[in-house]
Amino acid sequence: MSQPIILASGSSIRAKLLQQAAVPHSVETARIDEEMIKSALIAEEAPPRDIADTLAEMKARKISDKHPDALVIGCDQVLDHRGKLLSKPDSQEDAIRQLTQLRGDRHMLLSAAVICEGGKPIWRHVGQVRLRMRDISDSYLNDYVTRNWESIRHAVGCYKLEEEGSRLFTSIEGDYFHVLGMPFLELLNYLALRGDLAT
Ligand SMILES: Nc1nc2c(ncn2[C@@H]2O[C@H](COP(=O)(O)OP(=O)(O)OP(=O)(O)O)[C@@H](O)[C@H]2O)c(=O)[nH]1
Repeated sequence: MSQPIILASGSSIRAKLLQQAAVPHSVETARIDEEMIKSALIAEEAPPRDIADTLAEMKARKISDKHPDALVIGCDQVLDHRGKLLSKPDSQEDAIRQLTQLRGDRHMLLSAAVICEGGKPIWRHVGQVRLRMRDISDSYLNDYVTRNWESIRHAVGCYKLEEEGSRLFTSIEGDYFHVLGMPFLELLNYLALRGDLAT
């Protein structure tokens, strides 16, 4: 019997990816003060990938301390737009403001995952994907946010690529799963190598 797997994330798409890949797991959201930690790391001029990695590890550790025998997966995703980190939108106005900044330009998503066992990290990966957003019109941008607000409010870039968000982009350089929010194939490869997943 392989070890139990716990996803320490409240992200519905991360749970859905595991569930659709028939990876048995439970979910236990790690409550940490992400904005406070992110602000402290930004003040120390930590690079975006280190911020995502650190937050992912903190979430995994918190749950792993409670369930030392399980494999606990912590994740975090950071949006880097010309060195400025964007967070999930607070309001529709915030989403419009963010998308106005991103349109007609490139940005990067950094998707980190860390696995902890016995409260210690045993695996980590940060995926990086570069996206180029179309120079969408004000009217489409406003309509897009109004139509999709209940969905995109939970996404760091104010878009969901697997939904209408695909219309926002002219190109994506990198792994689709890294956009959705986790280095999923890298994670599956690790679990398979350990013998935790049949292949
Ligand atoms: N479905 C979907 N979600 C996206 C997309 N882009 C970003 N996200 C989500 O944006 C969220 C980024 O915020 P995080 O802080 O990493 O994760 P969270 O949703 O707050 O959940 P925790 O792991 O509990 O912190 C994640 O849930 C990502 O899955 C996308 O294209 N599609």
